[in-house]
Amino acid sequence: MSDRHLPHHVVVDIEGTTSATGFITEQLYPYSRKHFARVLDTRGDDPDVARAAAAVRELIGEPDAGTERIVEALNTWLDRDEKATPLKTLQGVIWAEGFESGELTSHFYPDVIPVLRAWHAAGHTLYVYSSGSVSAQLAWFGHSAEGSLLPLFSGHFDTENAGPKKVAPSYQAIAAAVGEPEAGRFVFLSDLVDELDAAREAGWRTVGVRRPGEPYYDRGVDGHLETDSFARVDLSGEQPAVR
Ligand SMILES: CSCCC(=O)C(=O)COP(=O)(O)O
Ligand SMILES: [Mg+2]
Repeated sequence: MSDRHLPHHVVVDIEGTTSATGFITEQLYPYSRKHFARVLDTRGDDPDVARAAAAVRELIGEPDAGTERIVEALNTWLDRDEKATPLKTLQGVIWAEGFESGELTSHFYPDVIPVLRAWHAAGHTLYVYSSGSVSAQLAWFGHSAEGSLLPLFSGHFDTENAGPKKVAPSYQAIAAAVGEPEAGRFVFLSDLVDELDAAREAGWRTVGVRRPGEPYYDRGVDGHLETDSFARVDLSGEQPAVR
């Protein structure tokens, strides 16, 4: 990295960006579906579970909804891959159990881990911003095939602590939480153009990650830098570049 430039704050999305959507929908989603009812019935004292159950009842407008009705709502969102915050909160609780027990492992595209390590070693600070809850992120990055990647990261953001991913104020909230007044020092990598647009509106630099086979591949990332691999992203200058 050139001495003339301050390091970047690199913020990565997960699904479609660091990791294959297919892996998440085929391995993790069925696992959560299998465990919703048990976790709601047996871990109701866990603040995450209690908060998620209350949020589902509020979202469906049924203050007295029991487990069966809550699970029905969760499964409907899951079927549509709707990133409802209480769904993501409960999935985080359930996946944390699965990663802890060894039933689940995470997936990263082959270019991702070496590049994250290199960026960290070069002095850039790394963050995650995903619809996946912070507890899901900790479990995911904590259990890669190459061991825990958590020491690489300086913070984790989701739709609860930052807000929805398609609006600029969420990116401003992350910048405030990081304590960085210069928006141009943030580089956001995502597969979804709406998220990239929102980050750019907040003054961030953006890199669209288009990996063949991913659901948003055909939508493209018009107006943003574009790459099919983290290995092509050069952070050595004041602005990111794709080589
Ligand atoms: C292991 S994190 C869970 C991934 C997930 O459930 C999700 O919705 C990710 O969406 P993203 O915002 O990372 O595209
Ligand atoms: Mg994504």
